[in-house]
Amino acid sequence: MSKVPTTVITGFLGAGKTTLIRHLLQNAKGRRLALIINEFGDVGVDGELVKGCNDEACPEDDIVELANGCICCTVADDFLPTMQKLLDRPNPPEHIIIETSGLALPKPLVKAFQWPDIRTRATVDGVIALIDADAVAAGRFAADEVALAAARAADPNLDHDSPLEELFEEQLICADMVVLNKTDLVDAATLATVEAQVKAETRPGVAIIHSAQGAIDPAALLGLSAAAEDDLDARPSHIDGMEEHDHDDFDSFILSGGDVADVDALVTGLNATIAAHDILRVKGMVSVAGKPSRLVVQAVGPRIQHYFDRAWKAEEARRTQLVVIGQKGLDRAAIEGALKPVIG
Ligand SMILES: Nc1nc2c(ncn2[C@@H]2O[C@H](COP(=O)(O)OP(=O)(O)OP(=O)(O)O)[C@@H](O)[C@H]2O)c(=O)[nH]1
Repeated sequence: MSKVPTTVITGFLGAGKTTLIRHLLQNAKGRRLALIINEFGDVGVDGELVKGCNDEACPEDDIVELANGCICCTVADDFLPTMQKLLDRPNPPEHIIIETSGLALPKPLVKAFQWPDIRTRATVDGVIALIDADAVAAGRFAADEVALAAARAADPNLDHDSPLEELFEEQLICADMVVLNKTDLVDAATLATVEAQVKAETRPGVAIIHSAQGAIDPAALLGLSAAAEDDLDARPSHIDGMEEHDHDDFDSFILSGGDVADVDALVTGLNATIAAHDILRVKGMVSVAGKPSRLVVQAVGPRIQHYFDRAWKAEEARRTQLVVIGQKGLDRAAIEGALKPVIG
């Protein structure tokens, strides 16, 4: 029996994973895909954005959302049963795509493919790491030498640099292919610098390709035949040998509201609040007063995007829900206080 190839899409918060997957679905060319989507916050925003994207390639029933936590920490409870259910189907998918949360470590997930019941039926075709070229160029993943020296002085046993730098390294060292995304936001010289920085963190021979809006021919992404689960020793991780790990370097919460009266005021308020609190990611759906469609709001660091994606369905409760993610110590009360006047 041939194994179902599975592609793991990793990459930091907002690197463009969901955007790339939407492109993949829209260009599936008759392949039957299943998607497992994992999110850190407990509102399934990414699932909402891919549902209905291409029902022929991937109907809603073949999209499984694992929200509320990182897939690397819930492998036994959530991921394995989900895979088993997909593989037990009378007509299993031809290819499975897994979008990890932006904070997930890919290695524990790849390791799960060594589980006997999975190993005989599925294989990791490839781990694809997405990189936000603009965020790397802005220094978001670079070590903050001053902060690091202070942290090391307080804790001489500190085994890693900043949490962001650590994730950047973990996701790249595990990759079989790297996609340098958001090339539209940087010039050629900057891109070359970012590429050199990325290359220094990848294993020898790993291809680095460029993209804008994740627009890559699926033929380049799928079919790498890496069998990554057989090759784990070549993918070192700082948690090797550890039984458990957690993500307590990061905080997240949901901002809830009703109808937003003024979208411009919302964007202005978000801009100021993101800068004031160094928020990493905001995403969700907004109910705008008097509008039949829901507004998608996406913020990656200082860049905010918003657009109406589809009409609210009759059975849906119209409401505003935004997931906010930042490093540990996020001042929830202050952020809620600042945004309350604009989120209804
Ligand atoms: N300018 C630009 N924006 C992009 C590109 N790719 C994605 N984006 C935008 O970046 C934001 C985040 O994209 P997503 O695809 O949701 O990123 P993600 O990696 O799935 O995010 P998380 O699941 O929260 O980690 C959205 O506003 C996208 O429209 C790109 O190539 N260029």
